[in-house]
Amino acid sequence: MSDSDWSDDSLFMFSDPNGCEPRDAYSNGGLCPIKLGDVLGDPPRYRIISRLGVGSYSTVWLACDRLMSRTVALKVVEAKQTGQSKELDVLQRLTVPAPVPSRTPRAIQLLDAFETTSANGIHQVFVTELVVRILDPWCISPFQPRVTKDVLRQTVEALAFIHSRGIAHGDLYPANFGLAVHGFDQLSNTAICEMMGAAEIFPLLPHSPDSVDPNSFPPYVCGAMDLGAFLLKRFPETVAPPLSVRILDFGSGALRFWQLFNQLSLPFDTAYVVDGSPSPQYETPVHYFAPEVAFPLAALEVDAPWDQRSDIWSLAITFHDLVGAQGICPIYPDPRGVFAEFLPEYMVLLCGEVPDTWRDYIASREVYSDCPWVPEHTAKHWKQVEEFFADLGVDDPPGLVKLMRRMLVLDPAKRPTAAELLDDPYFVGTKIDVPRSSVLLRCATGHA
Ligand SMILES: Nc1ncnc2c1ncn2[C@@H]1O[C@H](COP(=O)(O)OP(=O)(O)OP(=O)(O)O)[C@@H](O)[C@H]1O
Repeated sequence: MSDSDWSDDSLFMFSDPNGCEPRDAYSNGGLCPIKLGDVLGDPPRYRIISRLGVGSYSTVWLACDRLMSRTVALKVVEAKQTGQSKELDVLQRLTVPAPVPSRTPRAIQLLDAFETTSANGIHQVFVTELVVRILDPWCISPFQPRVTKDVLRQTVEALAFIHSRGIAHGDLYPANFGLAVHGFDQLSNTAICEMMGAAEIFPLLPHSPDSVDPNSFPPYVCGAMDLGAFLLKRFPETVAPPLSVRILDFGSGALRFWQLFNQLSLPFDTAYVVDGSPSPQYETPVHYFAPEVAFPLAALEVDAPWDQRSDIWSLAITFHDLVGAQGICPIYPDPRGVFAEFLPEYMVLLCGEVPDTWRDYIASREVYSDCPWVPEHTAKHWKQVEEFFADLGVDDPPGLVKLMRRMLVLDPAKRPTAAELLDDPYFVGTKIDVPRSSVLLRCATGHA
């Protein structure tokens, strides 16, 4: 078969094994070709041990920091993103030099940042602490910690901390909360490799060797390890309670579902510093959309501004998932790209009120002609949620429902701040680790 016989227009002969980067990710402006054992940094310092995952615009690696004798995560961003993203600025704002262990900020800590050059360009590299996701909706992992009242309080602390630094997240959902990994640094990387066993690798063969720069791609792509499952099996003490929450992912969001069909543009950041500049496109999965974004998009098909207050709404929906009761909102994006236009009526159900500006839209929805959402429906809904929480063994179901309802307010101006939520009766008796002075710092919008 000659090269021209390939009907597939990709450069490489491999078919997107799960957890691997898309074909043709290795080209000018694309991903950094990395193989196991490579040492990155200037001077060379971080030895690549295993693949942790692939983001929309990056690969993430488990690496050994040879200088500090610790195990870290290396996020290596594609070249065309370097210099475009605000992720570095945001991570630096959230990094606390030499935090006291009992006062560790609940945002993932940036340990180092540098650039590395490959045949595909210059790549930004972030070195961060290792985390395991509390709950990954797309990954069935045996690591599923029990989310207690204490863990929920820590998620609020995390939000209060980033808000106090002037940052709005914009992509808050369970996968963007992680747990710090403790005490993993004691092991040599040889010991870690031996315990992990051989990595799953997929050879990367160009269809036509002459058309591809041999330095632009690695000899193989790696399957990603399930860090949570690995630690649980081999080093359960590293992920055992007391759990220490980290808020994650201040980087680029993926294009919305329907936009993928229409355009391919540069990625954009979701988290931003709320300083009067326009908010970026809101990118959290639709179930977690705040009303101030959901309604304009559903009814008018326009993007609306958002800020820290939108994170409060998303966090309340996230609570529902974190305690194991997935799916507060039974709505999925339409594969044809239509926005989940049911969201506003579902929000009305959650809150038991219809804002004046929503009335025409809500009245136009078929479902309302038969079944208007009235406060009784709302009360019934929350009663069911409470019972569901009780069945799941959640701490203090009525208290959690009260807290969520306090956060799920349609008017963002009436929502409590994250700092105020720390005083909620639900959290009485749990320990507050975040220095109050930093939580109460007012950010640029006046929303702490
Ligand atoms: N600090 C870390 N410790 C352990 N694993 C990590 C760490 N950071 C990222 N990962 C793993 O790498 C994967 C990719 O992470 P990354 O932050 O690049 O993208 P993402 O959050 O999955 O998606 P997107 O790029 O669309 O925001 C994650 O799903 C996670 O499994």
